[in-house]
Amino acid sequence: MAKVEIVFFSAEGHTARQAKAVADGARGHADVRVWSLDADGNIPDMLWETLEKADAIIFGSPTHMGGPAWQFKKFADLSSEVWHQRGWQNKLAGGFTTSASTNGDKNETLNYFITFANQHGMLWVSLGQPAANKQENGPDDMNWTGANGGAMAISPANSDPSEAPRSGDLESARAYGARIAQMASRVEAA
Ligand SMILES: Cc1cc2nc3c(=O)[nH]c(=O)nc-3n(C[C@H](O)[C@H](O)[C@H](O)COP(=O)(O)O)c2cc1C
Repeated sequence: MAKVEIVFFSAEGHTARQAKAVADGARGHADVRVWSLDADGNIPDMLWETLEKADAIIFGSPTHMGGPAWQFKKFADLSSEVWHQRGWQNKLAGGFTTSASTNGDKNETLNYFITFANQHGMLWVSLGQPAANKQENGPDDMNWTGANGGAMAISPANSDPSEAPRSGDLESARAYGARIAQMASRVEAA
C-alpha cells in the first residue's frame, strides 16, 4: 500500500480537525500517518526518515498573517537538509489551510506549499473539486471557498474547533485526502 504522511501545525485545533478529515479520506486507499508540529515547530527526529519513505506528503497550517504559521516555516527551513539530498524528489504533495476570514489570504498559504513542494521536486496534487458558487450554496457545501490549489476551510474567529471547520470544508478535506491517496497508489503501482 502507498504511504501517505500528513505533517501539519495547529495552534488552536481547527487545522487539526481539517488534518483528521484529510487523513480519514486517505485511509482505505493508503497507509496514512498524521504528524503534528509542536508549539516550537519541532517534529520527532525519526520523522525525517519516515518522510523519505513516503509516496505522498500532505502539508497543513493555519493561515497566519497571510501565509503559513512560523512553526510550519521552521519545519520547511529544516527540510533544506533533505532538499540537498533530493530526498523528496518525485513524491506527491498536497496541502490544506484554515483561517478565520472567508478569504483571509488562504491562497497565499497554499501557494507557499506549492512553491515548497516545487523546491523539493515533488508533484503537486490540486484539489480537483468544483466550486460551490451558486446563490443557494453555503458552508455546508463542499468547496464553498472555491479553492483549487488545495483544501481550504473557514473557521470563524469566535468558533471552537468542535464547531469549525464546518461540514462542507471537512467533506472537501476528506475528498482531497482520498484523491491524493488514490494518486499515490497509482504511482506506486506504476
Ligand atoms: C497570529 C495569527 C495570525 C492570523 N492571521 C490570519 C490571516 O491572515 N487570515 C485569516 O483569515 N485568519 C488569520 N488568523 C486566524 C486563524 O487563521 C484562525 O484562527 C485559524 O482557525 C487557526 O487555526 P488553528 O485553530 O489550527 O490554530 C490568524 C490568527 C493568528 C493567531
